[in-house]
Amino acid sequence: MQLSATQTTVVLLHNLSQILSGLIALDIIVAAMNNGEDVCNESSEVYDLAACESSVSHATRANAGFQFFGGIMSVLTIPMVGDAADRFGRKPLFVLALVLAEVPSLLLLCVSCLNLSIYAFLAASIVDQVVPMPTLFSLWINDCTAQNDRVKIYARLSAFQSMEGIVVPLAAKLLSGKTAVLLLVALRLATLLTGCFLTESLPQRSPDRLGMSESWAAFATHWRNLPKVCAFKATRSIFLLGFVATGTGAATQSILLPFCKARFGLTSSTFAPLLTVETVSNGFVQLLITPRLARCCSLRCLFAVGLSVGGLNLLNLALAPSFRLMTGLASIAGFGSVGTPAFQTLTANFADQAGQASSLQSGAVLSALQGIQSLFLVLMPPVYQMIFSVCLSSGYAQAPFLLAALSQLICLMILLRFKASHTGLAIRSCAPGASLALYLKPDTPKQRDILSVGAVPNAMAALASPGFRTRAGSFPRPAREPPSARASALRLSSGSLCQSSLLAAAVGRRGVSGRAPRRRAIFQPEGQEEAWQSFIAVEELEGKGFGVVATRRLRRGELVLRERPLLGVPGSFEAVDLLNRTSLGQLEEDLQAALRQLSAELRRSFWALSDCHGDTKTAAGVALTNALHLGEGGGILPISARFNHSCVPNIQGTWADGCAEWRVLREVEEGEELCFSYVEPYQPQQERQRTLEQLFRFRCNCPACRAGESSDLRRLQLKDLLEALQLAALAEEVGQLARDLVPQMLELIDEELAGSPALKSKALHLGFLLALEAEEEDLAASMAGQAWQNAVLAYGPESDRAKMLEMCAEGDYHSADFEDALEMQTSDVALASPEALQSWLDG
Ligand SMILES: C[S@@+](CC[C@H](N)C(=O)[O-])C[C@H]1O[C@@H](n2cnc3c(N)ncnc32)[C@H](O)[C@@H]1O
Repeated sequence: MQLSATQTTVVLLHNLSQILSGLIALDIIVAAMNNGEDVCNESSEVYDLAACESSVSHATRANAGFQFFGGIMSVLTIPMVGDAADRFGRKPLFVLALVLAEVPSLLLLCVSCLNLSIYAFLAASIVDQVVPMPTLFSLWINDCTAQNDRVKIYARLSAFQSMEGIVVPLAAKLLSGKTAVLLLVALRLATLLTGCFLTESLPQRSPDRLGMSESWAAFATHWRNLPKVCAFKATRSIFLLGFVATGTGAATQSILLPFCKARFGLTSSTFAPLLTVETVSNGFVQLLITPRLARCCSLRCLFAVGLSVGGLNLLNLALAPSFRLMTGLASIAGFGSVGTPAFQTLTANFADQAGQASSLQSGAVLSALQGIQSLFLVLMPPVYQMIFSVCLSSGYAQAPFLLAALSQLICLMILLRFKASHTGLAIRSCAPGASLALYLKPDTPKQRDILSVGAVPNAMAALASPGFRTRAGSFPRPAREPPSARASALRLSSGSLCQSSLLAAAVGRRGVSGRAPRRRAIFQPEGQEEAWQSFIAVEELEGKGFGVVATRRLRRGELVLRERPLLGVPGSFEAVDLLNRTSLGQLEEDLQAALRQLSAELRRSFWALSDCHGDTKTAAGVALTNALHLGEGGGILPISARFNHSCVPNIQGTWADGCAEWRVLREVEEGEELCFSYVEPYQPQQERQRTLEQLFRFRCNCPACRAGESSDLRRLQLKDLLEALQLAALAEEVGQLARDLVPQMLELIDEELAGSPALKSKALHLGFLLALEAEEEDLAASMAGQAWQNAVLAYGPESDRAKMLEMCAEGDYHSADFEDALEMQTSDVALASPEALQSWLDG
């Protein structure tokens, strides 16, 4: 979707009036302070440099004071504005903002015509900030555009606004005083009228619209999102940089005219050429350069270009000996603006994704961020105006520009340091959904999908919640959409086994290209005869069909079965997102073709397996009931397929050298059944039962399912702790969080999941990554050591996972393969999502 013509017109008209207001207000105020005379105008008889400097300094100081209050107000109101816009729609808020923007213009008219005090105008400018227009624009753009288009759209808008920067100074040159103010009032009115024709952009309104009194109470609590958003490292690093950079830009622009007025004796009309050059350059860059750069560069790169050129331009403004040279060199200024759409996109995408993945709506998230941004955008100009006013009186008028250039340089250096060390790697690996790398390069489909897994804001809330560390306290659990098939697929492990119907992966691939079916998708692996088993037997069990039992007492970590698949399905799980396009009939056809290639004996083993999906056995039904997820594909393994499910599993499968290997997770008595978990363990009973019912047509009756609420509570705590750990890389005190949270998880795993070393190893692995992020090497080594011991039990000493963790425990995490290994190992065991499978089943 794109912005409509009315939306674009409103943005442009509003901007037109903003530029005009910025240009004429100072002249009107200085004149009002000197009985209507423009004492700064060199060609006028009343020219008086001392009076000019003193009134410019006075006006900027008074303006700074009012802006300061306005800034504080907007920080408080912006989150409520975002929330209100989520509840009542964007349009009512937009129209209100346009009405409020009319107030200061009318008062400026009164200052110029009726000699009203300039303080009335300055006070009225605060009203403008109560419902800030930039917040509403961003919401509008978020609603109407796709993430990948945003850099282009922001750039285009900025380019159009630049064109206005040419027209307005021209108008200011032709018109002055009262006529210019009248034009301003007319422009504001035109904006308001056009605004009334806007179409609502909010995709759907909240169904639970509250009554006014309740909703105001709810709004009042929404500014609490600010500290939540601030609690994260991403906000404090990348967003902070952006806020400082944009705030500095706004601040220097706000003192540019007074600076030129005091230094070169310019009026708004003689100052206009500088503005024109800057805006033409901005328009050219935003229209022609930014979209092209955005195609080949990351947002970080755009941001870095913006900071570098922005810094150089500030040096030009500070040091150019003449106004003419300053104007000439300002033609490079446009390149400084490529960072702006990049940062706007970054913020918008963050809000979008966080909004999708939590109970917070994107408006609330965006406005929380904009609340912080407004702190910089509105408070930095007054601060710079104060500095300028002091420096002007002491003869160092350039100082604020030099200070601004220095701050841009520091921001650039910090930005370039991101992603440098293994720190970035640790963030990316343990909290992919929230990683900085992701925000900085949000354009690759994989990263977008990882983010949509959605643990992010939930854990943010958990981290920010005061009861976070209390074991017994349960965290508020916002209702979330179940993860998409693709998102689930991305979480599938390349090193573990789980019950699944991922034969679909191969079939799904066919859908990608739309070409003829690929018959080779299902293959018979080499050496399929290999199977090794010890002290286990397949037996018929009451109410479960066949199952596998121990024929003697088994120790923790003991290997009981190694088996090759009878049929394998190669391919990447990324194809699973195409499940919707596949049909059960096609799968049946593919499987039948593959079965014809097998020996009669192997075919018999296949048909001996159960089919829980219908009275008549079909190849697809057998595959759906028994196929296991193996690395990047699926497979049918005749003995492994006999393992039944338990929510408190006592075996764990892993994939090694083309074989499934099964190890015992705790002491098992002779005759005890061996089961693994078909579902994600950290879900409450109801969700587990629903999945099992949908996919495997049975109800589980294991001890955890019988335990009821107490078990659910522990599993939800485990889930919250896991999400919080995945996000902890973005919080402060990363090491402390690892120290606090990992032992809590281990204790809960002992209580609830019979101390599963597989789950413990994963929790400790995350703890290791966080310790690494915190640069606490001893803690990292200890976590990696424990993770390794548990991985040896669950996956075997020769498994990739165990070997890699052993290396980490020895401090060897700088080796070349580390990044790959880490990414592979942190992905989790999971099923293809029930929704995806169901839609497949439904054909
Ligand atoms: C992969 S097979 C397991 C072996 C199967 N029992 C057999 O006879 O071949 C999956 C099927 O086993 C049954 N099953 C697995 N775990 C079960 C459990 N805990 N209780 C009851 N039935 C179970 C369900 O019918 C399920 O569809």
